[in-house]
Amino acid sequence: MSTTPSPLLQADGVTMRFGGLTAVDGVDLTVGEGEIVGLIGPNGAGKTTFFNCLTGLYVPTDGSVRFAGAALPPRPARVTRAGVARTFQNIRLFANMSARENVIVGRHTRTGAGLFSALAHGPRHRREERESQERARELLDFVGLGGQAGLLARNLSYGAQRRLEIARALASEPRLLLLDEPTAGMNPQETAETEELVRSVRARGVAVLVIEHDMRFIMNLCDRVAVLVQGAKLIEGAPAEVQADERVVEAYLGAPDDEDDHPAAAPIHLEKQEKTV
Ligand SMILES: Nc1ncnc2c1ncn2[C@@H]1O[C@H](COP(=O)(O)OP(=O)(O)OP(=O)(O)O)[C@@H](O)[C@H]1O
Repeated sequence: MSTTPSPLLQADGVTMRFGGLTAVDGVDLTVGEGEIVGLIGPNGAGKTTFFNCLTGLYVPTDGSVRFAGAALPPRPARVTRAGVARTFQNIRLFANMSARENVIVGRHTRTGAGLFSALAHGPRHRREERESQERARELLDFVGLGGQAGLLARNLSYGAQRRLEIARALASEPRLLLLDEPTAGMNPQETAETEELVRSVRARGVAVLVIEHDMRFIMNLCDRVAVLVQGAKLIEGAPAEVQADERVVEAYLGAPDDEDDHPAAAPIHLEKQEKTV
């Protein structure tokens, strides 16, 4: 009897309520080994809240999250140790630490040395530190920041800071990387570079779940796309199938009743307004 391998990530009926507001409503989603899956939806659809449920920042009101066949404990540090890393919508780097130090801090969940020790270079962890230095060098090269390892994070360009966040997330040696709007605020050149970088991440054997409003990025990159609307999953499928689905267009532009506001001839922009980061 053949058995289908279980997906790397399996979210079943994940629900998150804040008082009377259901921000995430019974969402099922899987990500398989080596997949790149996109999560899209209008502003306020519940995408980041869903990420927070996956990564232990929120304990879902209902539903379950399994990773590599085991229940994922709703504690951020344990989620990271289990093999799930993430970046955030707004850059969260240590601005006054070098690029190299930021990556080394990202590795502390793997070495077990702890944040304080990673910062203080405690004597008990010299060997691990040497390995961390080597690993940081490799990861900074990987994201194209090998020549800027010694620069303070705050002195890096915006695009470089975004790449550094990915290097830092990879430092925990995840099997799944969650990216929350990795191209927000980027110019087209930086967006294209990020697309290539995400492909390279997958080539390292790391699966990716990515929230993004830039539809070109999503359509070029993803194997599968899920659409959230008002907390619930509206549709999931291949990028072209999702992009062509009328319900998706309606979700972004409003129902046909609103046609006066959105004439049929108007171009469809699924990208949201840029944020100041
Ligand atoms: N901690 C919270 N307490 C109360 N309401 C919240 C909280 N976090 C999110 N929400 C609400 O949940 C809903 C979903 O928000 P969320 O940020 O997850 O959407 P999103 O799809 O990521 O939006 P965007 O694309 O604008 O980032 C929103 O109505 C938001 O106001």
